Formats: sequence, C-alpha cells, structure tokens
Amino acid sequence: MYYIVDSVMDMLGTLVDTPVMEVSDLRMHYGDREVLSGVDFSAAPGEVVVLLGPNGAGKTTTIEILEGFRMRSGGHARVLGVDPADGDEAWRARLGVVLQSWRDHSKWRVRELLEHLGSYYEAYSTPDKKRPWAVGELLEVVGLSGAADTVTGKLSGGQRRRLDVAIGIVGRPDLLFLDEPTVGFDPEARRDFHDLIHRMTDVDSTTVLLTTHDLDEAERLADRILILAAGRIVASGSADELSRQVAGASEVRWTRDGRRFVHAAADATGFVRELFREHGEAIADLEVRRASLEETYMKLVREAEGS
Ligand SMILES: Nc1ncnc2c1ncn2[C@@H]1O[C@H](COP(=O)(O)OP(=O)(O)OP(=O)(O)O)[C@@H](O)[C@H]1O
Repeated sequence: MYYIVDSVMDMLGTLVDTPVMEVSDLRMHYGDREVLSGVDFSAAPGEVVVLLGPNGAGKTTTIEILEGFRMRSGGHARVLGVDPADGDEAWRARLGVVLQSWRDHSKWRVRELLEHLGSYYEAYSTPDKKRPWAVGELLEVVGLSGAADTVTGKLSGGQRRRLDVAIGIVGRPDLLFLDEPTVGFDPEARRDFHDLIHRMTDVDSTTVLLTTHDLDEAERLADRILILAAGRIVASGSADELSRQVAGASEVRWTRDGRRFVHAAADATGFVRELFREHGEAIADLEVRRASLEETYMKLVREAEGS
C-alpha cells in the first residue's frame, strides 16, 4: 500500500518537475547574420518567465521558434514534451499565442469571433480542463463585456489588444506566449491584464512566456526574468537576484549624530544588523536602496554587447 502511494507521489513529483519548455544551445541565423548564438533556459509549470532584451535581440524570433512558426538553425528545444518543429494539432491546441496585433476578421462581432475560434478547441477538452473558455466569462475577465456585439474593426486600440489576449487564451492553454501584450493599454487595462495573468497561473497552472520593454511590468509579473543580449541569455533570476549580480548591490544611507553616511553593501540586511548592534539608537534616517531593474538591465546589456 505504502509502496503504491510512494510510487504515485514519485510520479506526480516527476510530472510537476517536468519542465514545460527546455531550450539548449538554440541558434538562429537569417542569411549570414546570426541572431541567436546559443540560448539556454527552461520553464516550470505555472511559471511566468519574462524575456527582456534590446530591439532586435531576437525575442520574437525565440518565441516564434518555440511556437513552431519558425524553423531554428540549430540547438535543442522541447515544448510541452515535443520538439516544436514536429508539433501536431493536439500539441498546438495546448498553446496560446498572442501576436503583436490581430488585424483580420474586422467584420466579425467580438462574441461571434471568440465563439468561432473557441469551437476549434472543444475536441481538445480533457477531464481536468474543459475547453474552450466560456465566452461570457472570457469577455468578463478581459474587460470586453461591453463590446461583445461590436464589430472588431470598430474597437479602440486598447480594446483590440484585449481581444488579442482573449483570442490567445480562449482555448485555456497550458502554455501561453505573449509578445508585448500591453502595448497600447491604459494603466487600468494594464492592471487588469496583470490580474488576469496571475489568475491563469494560479487557477490553471498556465505557464507564461512574455516579452515586454516595460521593466515595471517585468518586475510585477515575472517569477523569473531572462535577459537576451548579443545572442544569448546573459542573466536569469528574479529582479532581486539580478540586482545582486550587479556590483555594489545595495546602497545603505543613514545619519548618526547629525552626520550623513552612505555605504554600498552586498548583504544589506547583515550590514544594517551590524550597524544597529554597534550604534543602536544613534542611527536615524535609514534608507536601503537596491539597484533598480532598469539600472541592472542596462548594465548587463552593455556588458554583453561590449564583450
Ligand atoms: N524573417 C526575417 N528575415 C531576416 N531577418 C529577420 C527576420 N526576422 C527578424 N529578423 C532580424 O532578426 C533580428 C531579431 O529580430 P526579432 O524580431 O526577433 O527581435 P526582437 O528582440 O523581438 O526585437 P523588438 O524588441 O524590436 O521586437 C533583427 O535584427 C531582425 O531584423
């Protein structure tokens, strides 16, 4: 009995630990121009991975290869256990894709379009996951209930982007690719979108790979940030972990007996503990500031591009 329970637990553990995406030494060249020169990363179930990098770094190229839309020049890639170059319809039905903007079907009404696209996923329902997303509920979560009967050609830019997101998630994907999803969103739409991503990862354990140039968004959403520069992933970690990789990590400022002090500390907590142990009540105006994601990002990209 115990043996069976242990075996099932081991099996579940293996399933939970199996990466949703595994990429190693991924290479891509267009003609004789090499864009990706050995990209490595993986993503776990329910993880939100944000891919950052300067214009032209190869973010869209990477995503298109993993979606199976573009053939890689070399290296290894597995997405939901399958080489994306060989993905079939059943594999594709488990992916959600939000491209840079949906321009077709401008005569369709929003609800009709989502019902039509959603019907494709019915055959791919599983006991754990009923597909597609019920359209009424989907319209609600993407904030388009009021525009359900509007023809898509008459939507505002922000509403169109919400529709792009709805199209990407209508099949309740296991893995969602989002290429700059919040361009053109107002602050409220952006916040709603962030809530939606958290909801999808919490409720459905959806894994998300997202590109953005908005570093606040990256910091807010990412379990892990990847920085792509000079053809490779040059850094990987939470915003805190990345800032610790950059020299002089945190700046500690304080005053003592009316004098101002500034100190750069790799271990700010340990430093402050020691400071209070030594000077106690005499310490005032304490501030600890770690490098912002923007400073960290700029430094890592410059180093990679310089080398
Ligand atoms: N089909 C193609 N043929 C030739 N070159 C291409 C093609 N697609 C992309 N490129 C080039 O490959 C490089 C990477 O492009 P990609 O769109 O992947 O970058 P990106 O990181 O997504 O950029 P951005 O942040 O500007 O969206 C760019 O220099 C681009 O001009």
